[in-house]
Amino acid sequence: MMTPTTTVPATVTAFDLVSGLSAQRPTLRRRLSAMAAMYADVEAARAQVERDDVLVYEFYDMGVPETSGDVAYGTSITYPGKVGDEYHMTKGHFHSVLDTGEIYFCLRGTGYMLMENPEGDWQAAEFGPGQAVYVPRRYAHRSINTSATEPLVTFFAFPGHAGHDYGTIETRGFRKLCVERDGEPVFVDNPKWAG
Ligand SMILES: O=P(O)(O)OC[C@H]1O[C@H](O)[C@H](O)[C@@H](O)[C@@H]1O
Ligand SMILES: [Fe+2]
Repeated sequence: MMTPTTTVPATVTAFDLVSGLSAQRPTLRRRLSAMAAMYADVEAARAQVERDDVLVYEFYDMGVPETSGDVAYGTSITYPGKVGDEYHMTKGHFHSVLDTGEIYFCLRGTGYMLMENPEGDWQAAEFGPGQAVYVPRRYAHRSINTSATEPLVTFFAFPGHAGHDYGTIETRGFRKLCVERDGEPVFVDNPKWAG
């Protein structure tokens, strides 16, 4: 690294391009027990937890100041698997400051970014290696891994002051579920959606 000439040093972190992980920091890890009730087949989720409380995903909080002038970033890795016929996914969240977007860049794997605004308008963008997805402001977002074998590895960036609102999604869920039908991912109505 060049000899520093400023009082605020840059932060340099090495992420592995295959695993999405960094040896320099711990990840935040979400096992199935942390979100069993968010899956459509809660019984299947709870039975899986009893057998093996699998690691569904992990991601980084790089500790960036939560100001509008800073940019939070990191990688998020969603591991392959299903609960019943529903693919592994992140909890999903709105930003506390609703009018903030987020950028995701897919390094590896296949899946979708499911998005939904407070009015219940939804859209899904497909993830593939090299694919960047822009999550517009006001849209809750959830990463979904549709591979049977490969992790879904993404790099994300969002305004430092955005914050995370999990409550709305924990309460009403997303309008659509991503499930496997005849070996293929499809989006179906969520019968529990309280839109
Ligand atoms: O927050 P979740 O919905 O559990 O998803 C996990 C993480 O996914 C993305 O990487 C976001 O940028 C993170 O801020 C978020 O915490
Ligand atoms: Fe976000």
